[in-house]
Parts: sequence; C-alpha cells; structure tokens
Amino acid sequence: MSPQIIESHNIEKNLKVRCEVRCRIPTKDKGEFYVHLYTNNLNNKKHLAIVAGPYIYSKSLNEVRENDTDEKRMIRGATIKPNITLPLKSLDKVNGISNIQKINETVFSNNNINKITDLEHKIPLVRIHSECFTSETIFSCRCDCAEQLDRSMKQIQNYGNGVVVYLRQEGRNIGLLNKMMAYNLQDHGYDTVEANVKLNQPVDGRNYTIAARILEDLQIDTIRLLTNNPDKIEQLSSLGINIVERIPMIPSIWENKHINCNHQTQYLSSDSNSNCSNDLDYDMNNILNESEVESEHSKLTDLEKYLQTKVESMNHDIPLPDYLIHTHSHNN
Ligand SMILES: Nc1nc2c(ncn2[C@@H]2O[C@H](COP(=O)(O)OP(=O)(O)OP(=O)(O)O)[C@@H](O)[C@H]2O)c(=O)[nH]1
Repeated sequence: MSPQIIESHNIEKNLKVRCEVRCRIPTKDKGEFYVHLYTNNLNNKKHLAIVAGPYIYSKSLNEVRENDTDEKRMIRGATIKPNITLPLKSLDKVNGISNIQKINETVFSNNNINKITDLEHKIPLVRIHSECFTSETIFSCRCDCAEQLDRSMKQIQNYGNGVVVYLRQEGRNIGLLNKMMAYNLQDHGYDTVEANVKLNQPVDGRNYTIAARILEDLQIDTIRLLTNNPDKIEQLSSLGINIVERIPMIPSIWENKHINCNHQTQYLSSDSNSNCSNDLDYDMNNILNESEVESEHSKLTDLEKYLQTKVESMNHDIPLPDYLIHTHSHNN
C-alpha cells in the first residue's frame, strides 16, 4: 500500500470532529446562513459548515457538555433544549427514495429547484468546497473557486435546505506556498496538473473523510451534490454518503456557448479589459495546424486554461465549449 493510501485509511479510521460554535451570518446578496466551526482530533485546521434553512442541526454542538449551562450553550450557539434531534436522517428509507440508484445529472436552475416537492426538499443540497485564498479573498482570476462558492451558496439558500462544507484544503491540499510556486510554473507554460507534479506534489491531495464526518454530525446521510468532480463523488460514496443527484456547476464564462460550425463564433465579453473575461474570436471552420493551435491556446485567459485542464486532464465532468475543443492544451 502506498503511504498516501495508508494515511487516508488512518484518517478514515481515527478521525473525529466536533462542532465548537455556530453563529448567524447575514450576507449582502445570499441571505442568512448559520456557520458551524469544527475542530478535529488529527490537526488544528478549523473546517466549516455553512448551513441554510431551519432543518440542519449539529449533534456534537447540541449534546450536553461537562458543566454546561444555558449561558454557555447560548454563547456557543447550541439550542437551550439539549440533544435536539431532527427527523432528517434516513428519509430515504422511510419514503422509499432508496430506489433512486442512478445519480441523475440535472442542470438545476433556480426555477426547477423551486418546483421540487416538500418531500424531496428535505434531501439537502450540498457543496463540498475547498479553500482558495487567491480567488475568494484577493479576487484572483486564475480559477473559478470564488464563483463556485458564491453560486453554490445562492443555490442552496434558494433551495431552502443545505450546506456548504468548507474545507481548509488550500490548493487541492498542497497549501498556499506550493500553490503560489505552481502559479509561477503555470506562467511559464505548465498547466495546473503539470505544475503540481513538477513540485513533487500530488495533483489532487484532498481527502473528503472530514466532509463525510461533518455531514454525519449534521445528521445528513443522503444528499444532492453540486460538483463536476467525479473523485469527490467516488470518495463521498465510499464513505457512506448516499448521493441521489449530481448537479453540475457550469462556469459562467462557458454559459451560453454552443456549437455553431456554420458561423464565425464570437465570444466577446462585455468587459474586454478584464483578465477574467473571454475576449477571443474564433472561426470554427478553420482547421488549425499545430502551431496555430499552440498560438490560439496561448491567447486563452488564465481561467480558460485552468478550466480546460480540469476537463481534459482531471476528468471534470462538464462539456468543453466548442472554441476550446479547437484549441487543445499544449500537452494533448
Ligand atoms: N494546486 C493548485 N490548486 C488550485 C489551483 N487553482 C485552484 N486551486 C485549488 O483547487 C481547489 C478547488 O478545486 P477545483 O478543482 O477548482 O474544484 P473541485 O472542488 O475539485 O471540483 P468541483 O466540485 O467540481 O468544483 C481549491 O483548494 C483551490 O485552492 C491551481 O492552479 N493549483
């Protein structure tokens, strides 16, 4: 067994989480959430659960602690009535939802989220999100992480019942220092996968056991999951989370882009000065030779190159828009 597999087995066996505090966080444009802060017995990282709706409660937060008082419970955000349990668990068994074996792949627009029945509504909508300081705090346009966080919080709030589990696994768990070195390599032609490899780091060093334990603590065993990442689905399923639906996350710069081989296709953004924008104009009728492909690829924004690599090299399960199919990344 590789050291990585041994480590992940150890994590799975020994990991325990505890919710230390829960507080209300109103947001500018996404409504109100209850943020739960978790400690664990393996390291000092403080993972978070950002909860929407009135149905989700933490077991560990609400259980009675040594020398507990009403005031202590109020300060940590626990219910004053101890040991509250809600009937969310095993809804599938009670109502026969376990028949849903296949993971449906539905583009969940805000409209059809509203149309689901009350019963289905109880299955939480979940995003397992990994920390990205560069995009979420200092507005980097190299990746779409901040957009994914923003959109998933909005979708979950609109749905009325769900959680973003926010994992402190910066840079797919290689840490900020390595990620910043990877960015320098990416500025010299490496893609996001090759850069990690060059630094002797795993391409994706994340482990989702902590997320599964947090969901367990929140008394959630059946979910709808917002993701494009098949590895996340596989790991969570093997950790006992029943995923009844996979909801893709289409990056906003790829929305409304489609195949139209008879016309010159234009993908002009309204903000052509922004590095995040997609201001390229391709003629799909042209068959490009190798050096033209190389040259077209070099015109892509950092974000486009990143998204393209996620689909082409990391198996992310979303269709590549036409104009990118015609500009394969250099390592393909
Ligand atoms: N090493 C490295 N990490 C990155 C880079 N860009 C973003 N990240 C990290 O990638 C993580 C997010 O992973 P993504 O691959 O974007 O998305 P995902 O969570 O795997 O998949 P989805 O569920 O579909 O969003 C965060 O921890 C980011 O800090 C990069 O260029 N290099």
